[in-house]
Amino acid sequence: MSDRMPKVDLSKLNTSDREFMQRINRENLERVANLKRIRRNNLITAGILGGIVIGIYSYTIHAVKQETFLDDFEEPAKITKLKAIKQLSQNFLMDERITDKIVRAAGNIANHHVCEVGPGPGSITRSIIKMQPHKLIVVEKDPRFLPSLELLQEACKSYTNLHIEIGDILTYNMEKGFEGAQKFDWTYTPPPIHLIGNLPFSVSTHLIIKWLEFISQRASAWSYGRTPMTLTFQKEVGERMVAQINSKQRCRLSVICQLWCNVQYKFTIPGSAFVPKPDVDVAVVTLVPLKTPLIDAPFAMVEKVIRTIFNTRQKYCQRGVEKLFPEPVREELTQKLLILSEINPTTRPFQLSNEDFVRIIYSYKLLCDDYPKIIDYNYRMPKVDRDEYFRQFEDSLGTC
Ligand SMILES: C[S@@+](CC[C@H](N)C(=O)[O-])C[C@H]1O[C@@H](n2cnc3c(N)ncnc32)[C@H](O)[C@@H]1O
Repeated sequence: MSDRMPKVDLSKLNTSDREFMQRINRENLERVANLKRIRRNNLITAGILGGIVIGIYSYTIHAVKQETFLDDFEEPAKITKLKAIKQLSQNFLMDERITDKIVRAAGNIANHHVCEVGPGPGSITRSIIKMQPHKLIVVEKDPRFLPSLELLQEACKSYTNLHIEIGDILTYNMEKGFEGAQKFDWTYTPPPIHLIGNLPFSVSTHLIIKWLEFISQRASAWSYGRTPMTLTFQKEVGERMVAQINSKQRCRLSVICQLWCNVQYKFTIPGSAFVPKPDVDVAVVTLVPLKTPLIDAPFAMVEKVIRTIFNTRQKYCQRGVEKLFPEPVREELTQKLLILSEINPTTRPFQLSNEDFVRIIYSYKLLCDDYPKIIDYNYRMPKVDRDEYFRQFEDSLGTC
């Protein structure tokens, strides 16, 4: 039996049946056309949806590639396996929110030249890189961190030139490192250069004194202008750096920092944020060299006078001033200095303002012009040197 429909002979149908069949036929043709239109629309919708899916997929792959450097650095397991070296004050910050906050304290460093002291495995380095500086020099004494730093160097090479220096920050030549950076006049805004570092406790005070001396000479990183710094110190050291007159923390470091810089205590990082945890909390401090330093005198002289006077912190300042002069002229020159600088001899060192110290130092400088040998006097010099010093001093008095 055939499965085809029997052909209908319309001529054999009566008029009403024929009309009915023709109507059915017409409606069938319309339904087919309708179905074709729906199928075409469905194909277009499927095409658009497919395009969107492929777009999202491609974008995801692109975004993941962009984040490669973050993945590259996900190496905490390796880092914590490295044993921290105590002599290098290795206390690492692992919390990205804290490292980001330190870098934010530095302000806008995009397109700047930046030097980071002691990057270790690179957690602050990573926060710096996110700000896309033009050049980043990292100076690290411990070569074990080279592989992690090289990973960062590779990951950021399209926008930041990361230069790795395995060496000691105390001897690193920053002037050379920043070669090519724009030099700004001292009285202008700070140059696009910044020094950042979670400093090793073992060198932090020594380093800041050395850098203040460079600032006074407008040398090293400060040959480019008033290069700012964002650095960490032991909390108590940070508090001393910003301590004002009459405060418990006021000391030699407070005066010496404030004579050349605007010093700001930004925030405290609890010791518990570091691995391994140190016994102390940590201060984040910013220093911006002053347009007009409070003093214009050789750094060594300034440092010596302030140190000698603060040596007897709780006693009257007269006791400290006396120690600046050798015995034969001690009493006479102490009186002269206090009169010249208009200082009450019973003031205690922590009660002296920065301006008081400036007057004391200028008076001392005047006395050194009259008695050139007193600049070499050190009340703590060993006995052998002392005898020789006094012999020469007596000789020099004859020529004064
Ligand atoms: C307190 S850790 C900070 C590490 C890292 N920046 C962080 O915050 O996790 C100090 C780093 O300075 C390095 N360091 C110590 N003395 C140094 C020196 N004289 N010059 C350069 N780096 C030094 C240490 O090896 C260590 O990596």
